[in-house]
Amino acid sequence: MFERLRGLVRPRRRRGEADPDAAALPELTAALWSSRTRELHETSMRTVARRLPSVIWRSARLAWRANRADTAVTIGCNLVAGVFTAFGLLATTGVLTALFSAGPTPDRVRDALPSLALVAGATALRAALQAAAGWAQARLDPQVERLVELRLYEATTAVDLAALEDSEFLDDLKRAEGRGMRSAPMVVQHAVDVLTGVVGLLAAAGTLGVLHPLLLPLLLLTAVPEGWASVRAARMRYVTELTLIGALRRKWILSNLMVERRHAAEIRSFTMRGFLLGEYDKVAAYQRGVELDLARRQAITRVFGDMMQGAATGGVYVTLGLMLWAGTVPLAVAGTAVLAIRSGQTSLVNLVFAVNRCYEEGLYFGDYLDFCAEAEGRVPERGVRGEGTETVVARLPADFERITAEDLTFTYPGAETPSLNGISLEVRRGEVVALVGENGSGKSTLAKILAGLYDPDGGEIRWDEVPLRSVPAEGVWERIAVIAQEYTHWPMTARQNITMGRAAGEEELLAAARASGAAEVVDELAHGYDTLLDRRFQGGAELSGGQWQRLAVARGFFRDAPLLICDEPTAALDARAEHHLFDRIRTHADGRTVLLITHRLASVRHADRIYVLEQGRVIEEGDHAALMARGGLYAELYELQASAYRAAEAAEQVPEVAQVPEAPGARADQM
Ligand SMILES: Nc1ncnc2c1ncn2[C@@H]1O[C@H](COP(=O)(O)OP(=O)(O)OP(=O)(O)O)[C@@H](O)[C@H]1O
Repeated sequence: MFERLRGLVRPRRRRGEADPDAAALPELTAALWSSRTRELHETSMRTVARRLPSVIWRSARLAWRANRADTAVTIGCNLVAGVFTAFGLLATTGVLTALFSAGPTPDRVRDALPSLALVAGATALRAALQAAAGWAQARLDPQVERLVELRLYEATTAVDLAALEDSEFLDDLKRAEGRGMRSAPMVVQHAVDVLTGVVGLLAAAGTLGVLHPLLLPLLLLTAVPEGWASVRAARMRYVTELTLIGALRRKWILSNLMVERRHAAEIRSFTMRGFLLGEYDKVAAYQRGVELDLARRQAITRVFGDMMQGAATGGVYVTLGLMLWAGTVPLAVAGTAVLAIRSGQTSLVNLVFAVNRCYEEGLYFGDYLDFCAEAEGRVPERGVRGEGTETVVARLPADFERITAEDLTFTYPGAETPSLNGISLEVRRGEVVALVGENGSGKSTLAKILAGLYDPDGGEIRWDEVPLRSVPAEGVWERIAVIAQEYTHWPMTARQNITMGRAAGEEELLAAARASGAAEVVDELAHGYDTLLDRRFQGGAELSGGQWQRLAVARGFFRDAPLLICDEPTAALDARAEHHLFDRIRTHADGRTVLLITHRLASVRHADRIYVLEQGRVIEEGDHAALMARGGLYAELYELQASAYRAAEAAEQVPEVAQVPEAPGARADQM
């Protein structure tokens, strides 16, 4: 494995060249969200400089939207602090001039006092301004975070479901939610650091320019080696990150396996502990080796940078000495120049570092912004074109007479074959209509389209005369209750699991719980409806699969919607609960119109109409008697289920059958 990983992490593969390990170990190939690391590694400093202004502009706009006052204080204080830095440096010349002049020492000190007071005042004011800027900047962080989180989640909870089936969209989401979102406060922070660095540098450069124009190049000379070393060390880190992508991914997968509750039982029963720990350790050892190597190379680079900087500083002092000797600058000016050069040096190194980081974070932040724009573009806009260019939005009728679907077609994004192939059906008010068919025939897909969760590619759904696509999505969902085949175990209280955040009276809650059988489950819980249903929290309870399903059914009953869609609502229920639920559905779930999907064909016998689906088409339609008489797929499936019971009973009752012969078909009728 160690050898494999070594082979896998080959950062210098040429563009377009296939990853030799991709086929063998797809889960270890570079994740899309880490592609920026490669980009960063390949970006030149010129490109960074060219793109930086737009990164800074975008971060400034973000900060401004997060909080105008804090942004203004951060920028304003930093700018004014720079002025005071320059002022303090220039005032230092006054101090040194006084101290280096001829005369008795007490007189020289007295003469230096006014300038000294100016230096002290400038330093104190600069410190106060920097503290205020730091405070405002720290305040900005959480506000920026909140803004970007909200924007992303507002978009992801509103996009059409098809977007969440799209693998490219999901990859973009992963990039935006992880690194992209984290980068937002950082890009603001580094943009401010860039500003601070520029201001500090300008202050030092301005001072040197005032003192003597020749001093300016000296500042650059001393700062270049350290800037070079820090950029080089940062690039080394990028390459290492790139090298470690596969290993980190593997480590992440293994650590998840070892800490998550749902894997715990299997790890124990298959005694996998040693194996998993061993695998983890191999990857961790590899990672440690790569990182230690990085630390060594970075240290060498820094030492080299420091040596060059030492030499450059020596050169500066020699130059200053020569200038003094030649009488080009007085001693006081040379002293101030040393201070200005040191201050400028620090600012320049900070600036180079901040530029690097700001650009890096800016790339990730760009991912976030691009994703949000894409997601916002995928929020479904419902409505039909009016006379002009305006969009007319309709409402579903409160008391519909019938819902019709005509010639519906639908293909999941990225799928090769359509899941619905021209389906038409009708549901009249108060009916129980059943969809049956073998696995993959399109029942759930059809139910989701009728529920307004996906838009069909072709065809139309109407509630009376109102086309569903002309009604805003929320308006559709309000009128439909769905008991889904796959439902969420919400880590909330039993009450919230039923009400789903809707305010309603206790009576409605209890009625829904009684109808679904959830009441019996809740009665057993320590705090009744206020019991938290998540064992990860203190006092939390866990339910069985069937108990969770009863809550999911209660959720559907609780919603006061005229159309109830039940997709396999009894898969996990025991026989009694199942019987009780179908009884309820048979009596039209308290007057509602019901669309029922189930494989228990005995339960659809009483449906007003049954549609039989095969490969996304309706192949049979009618009530139970008509479909049985037709002798098609429905009759075949029904007979298969009924005969399984008959055969089992016959096998068990052979001696009794001999004594009391049973009427043929009697058992099937009882189902
Ligand atoms: N999210 C999806 N992305 C791509 N294809 C899908 C998706 N969901 C379902 N399909 C495909 O659509 C077809 C119909 O699936 P659907 O879930 O509607 O069948 P079903 O009749 O409800 O099956 P079952 O009885 O097993 O629940 C299947 O071929 C399935 O592979």
